[in-house]
Amino acid sequence: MTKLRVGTRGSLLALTQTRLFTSLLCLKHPDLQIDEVLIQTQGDISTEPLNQAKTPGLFVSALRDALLSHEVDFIVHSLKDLPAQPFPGIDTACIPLREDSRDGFVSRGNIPLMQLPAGAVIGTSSPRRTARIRQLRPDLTVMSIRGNIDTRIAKVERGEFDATLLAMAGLKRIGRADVVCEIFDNTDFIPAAGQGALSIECRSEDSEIRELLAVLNDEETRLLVSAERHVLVGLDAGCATAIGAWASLDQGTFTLRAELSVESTGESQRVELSAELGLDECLRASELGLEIASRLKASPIAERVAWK
Ligand SMILES: NCc1[nH]cc(CCC(=O)O)c1CC(=O)O
Repeated sequence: MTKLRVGTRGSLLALTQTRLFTSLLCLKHPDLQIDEVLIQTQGDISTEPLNQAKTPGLFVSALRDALLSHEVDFIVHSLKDLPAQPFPGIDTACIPLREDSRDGFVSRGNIPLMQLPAGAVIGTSSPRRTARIRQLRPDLTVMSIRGNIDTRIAKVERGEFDATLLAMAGLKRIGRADVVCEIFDNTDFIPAAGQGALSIECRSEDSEIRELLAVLNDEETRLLVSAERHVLVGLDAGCATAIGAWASLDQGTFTLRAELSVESTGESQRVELSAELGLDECLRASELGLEIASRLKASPIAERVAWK
């Protein structure tokens, strides 16, 4: 019998996705026992708007501290909440199969985005979603919203906001996809890099634990999210940057699309690249991410974009 402790945030989404992962892992390793350790992060405590947060990885540091101090043996994150740079002493042991990476629209009365009356109030704290809303509906008001997914849905239902945008992955995992009235196409409303994917981390020195976790790694997901995240690496983008990146692999054709925006006006620049890629060409996919980043950096809007 092997015993491991998993570190997770205590939000409904964090707990649900951690349990989803650990139950799949236990199916692969029948003699494994996993204990859950709940860890509160700065992101759970602070009420400051997310894009003004001073430290990157607000939801991440406490989990990594617990890992490095041996309070837990591995940790489960939403990949899109992780800073794009690797962290010393910590390995990405596993990136499991990605959930739905699209954004969903939740509005009171189930009114689609393009049919909302002028002046309707959209709650989002994401610079990327804000920019895209400003582009599509400059006549709406965007206001910052905080809280877990369930809280945000409740705020729309109570009328504090007319609508909000949420990742389908989170909604599906907690069983609330029913509240969505419209799902945006990824090529139209480019999601955040890594949206819908999880990242499972362990200490770099624990190669046995890494191998045990790696049974649930999905090679295609890893390649796609590496490409998307290298757009962020190449731009040195922080949480204040309005940037979307989405990669797909369709019968050997890899396509990476990214959109960089000026949050306040919704002006944006899109870049798309395609290449024939095999599943083992993760490095090449990452290089294409860096290539997209350098093209975006050279675009005329780059000087008006918020980088940190
Ligand atoms: N930043 C919060 C966050 N981090 C991960 C998810 C959803 C799940 C995912 O994208 O994997 C969400 C909520 C949202 O954006 O709707």
